[in-house]
Amino acid sequence: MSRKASENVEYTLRSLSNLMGEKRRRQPDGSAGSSAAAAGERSLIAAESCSSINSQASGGELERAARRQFQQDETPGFVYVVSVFSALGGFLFGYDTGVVSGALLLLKRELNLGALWQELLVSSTVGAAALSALAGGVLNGLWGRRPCILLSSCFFIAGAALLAAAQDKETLLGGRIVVGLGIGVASMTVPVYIAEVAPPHLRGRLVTINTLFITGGQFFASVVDGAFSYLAKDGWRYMLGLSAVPAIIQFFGFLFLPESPRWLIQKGHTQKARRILSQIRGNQTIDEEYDSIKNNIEEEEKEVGAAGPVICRMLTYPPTRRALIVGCGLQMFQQLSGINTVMYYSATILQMSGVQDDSLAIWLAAVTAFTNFLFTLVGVWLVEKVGRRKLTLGSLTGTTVALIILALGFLLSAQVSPRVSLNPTDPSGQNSTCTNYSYCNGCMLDPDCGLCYKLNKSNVVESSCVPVKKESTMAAAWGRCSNETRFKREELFWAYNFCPTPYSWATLLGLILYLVFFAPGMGPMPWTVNSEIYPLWARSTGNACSSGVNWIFNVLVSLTFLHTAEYLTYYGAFFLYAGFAGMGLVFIYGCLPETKGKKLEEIESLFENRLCTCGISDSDEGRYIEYIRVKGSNYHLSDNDASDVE
Ligand SMILES: O[C@H]1[C@H](O)[C@@H](O)[C@H](O)[C@@H](O)[C@H]1O
Repeated sequence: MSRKASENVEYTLRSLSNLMGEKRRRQPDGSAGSSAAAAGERSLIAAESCSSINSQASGGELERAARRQFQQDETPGFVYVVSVFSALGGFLFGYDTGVVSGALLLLKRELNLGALWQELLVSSTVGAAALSALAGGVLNGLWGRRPCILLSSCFFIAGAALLAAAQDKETLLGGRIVVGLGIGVASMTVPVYIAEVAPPHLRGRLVTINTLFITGGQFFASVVDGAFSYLAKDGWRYMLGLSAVPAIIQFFGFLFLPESPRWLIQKGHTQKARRILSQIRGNQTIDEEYDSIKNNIEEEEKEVGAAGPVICRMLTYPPTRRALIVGCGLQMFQQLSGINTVMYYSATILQMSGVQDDSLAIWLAAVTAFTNFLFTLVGVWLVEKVGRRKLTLGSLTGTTVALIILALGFLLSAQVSPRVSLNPTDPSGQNSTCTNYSYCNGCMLDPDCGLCYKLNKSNVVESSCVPVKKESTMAAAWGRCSNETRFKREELFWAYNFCPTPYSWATLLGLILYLVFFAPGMGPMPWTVNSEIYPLWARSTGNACSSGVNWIFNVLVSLTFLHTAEYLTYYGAFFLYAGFAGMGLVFIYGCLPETKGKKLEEIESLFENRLCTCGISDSDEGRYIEYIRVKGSNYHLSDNDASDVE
């Protein structure tokens, strides 16, 4: 049966500067005869317009009306349902990475965990995420996006159950590894899936929602940590087990949600893909989109061939090699700008700003997480307005300045670091390095020591640098500050990892500015851009590699923070992150093209030029060409589509 699509006159307006690019690209090699391009050309009236023409009254009115009509048609609710259910993977990623700091406070007391076990419980998850993100590329290619999302929810459920029921630290470690496997697969699959089901004009916003869910998960985790921190016995079971709830919702939701139509077309399940595409697009005609995806896949296969491992093909084909460098570079600079030292050590940074009380510090850390969440929301709003490139550049510029302010805050604090005035001797007669320090700054940077002091108005008096307790950093190993209740009664203070300082406002200002600038751009854009810059055949592998890079640098930066601070001091560490952020700025200015509004199939052409020439073409951004499609009936089932008629 030959089916002809509706003959109705339809108007669809699209920004097609990119399509022009595609046409221009295909002409020289004579392959312009691809049916989509040809059909597109037949049925399109091109109207080249610059902003000056746009402003003409009547044209402007017509255009606005058509655009309104188009946008209404274009956004069926189903796409939002699909995106939100997938973004639960992002929520779990944020929740499970965020919740552990609060759980550890309780766990280390109840299970008597030393520093090594605490580090293992934190970094095993991130390490497992790095491995499973890399493996996720193969699974995504073989099984598709939907089974991978289902698999990740299974990992989350199993991990949460193991953690909540754990009787010993080994089971806890097992649970954290299982959860990490889920995080890795989810972190690389969800952005790809959302990008593949979203219409181009909403893609950036919908993928960014995933990062909004990540930061939402981190915020929710910090609230849960705060709430259960009062439940000294078994509070951690609730903290770690609660993540099973969104995971179960996601699992059952995804049993009813569809596979990515792009993946289905690639695997030859064209009928099913067509059905799902029209379900996702609601009342839209899907012929053009379907043809364009299908032709693109065929062309890609012709150009790149299908032999050999995908990663080798990606590296030998210049456009995908460049895209991979940009994608991995973005993820690397995201982590090198120090987001997770700010997230994981916010309580310490806040304590440095003068917050003495522990539970206040936990709640203030929740405020930090909320700021991250709130400003990611700003990113969701801005991404389709200003575009990926400007948003990332603006965000990283602000982040660099904020890091410099943070570093200056620490530097000023170090300059006025209080003197150590008392030198008590260890009752057990053991030698400790702590008593060698003459200023609080040195004492604070030594992970084995803390400062015990009194305050006279705001001046530090009667201070001594003494070893910290092995089991808990809340008190000294011996001396005046060794018993928490006693030293609080005697109006003594114990400072571990920080020094009392009058410049706390500078660190606090730096911290807030950091999140305000980082969250809308550098937080979500690496994920969003990666989900769209690779052609379909390379998308899973490209995202697996870039997510793997993100997780590897996450471990590197967060695990080395305390050591970096020990060798370079706190201000040195933050100047170092500012330096990395500055390098990232140069990289992004030169190498990140604008992908806003383009169809996934058109983005490959952005990487055809030499790498890192984007800065030069910035001035072209204001110009665009629009085609108005007047008649759209170009589909015949004869397009070899009967491959999977069911
Ligand atoms: O995009 C996210 C987000 O910014 C999170 O707050 C951070 O913890 C993650 O590492 C990052 O990948």
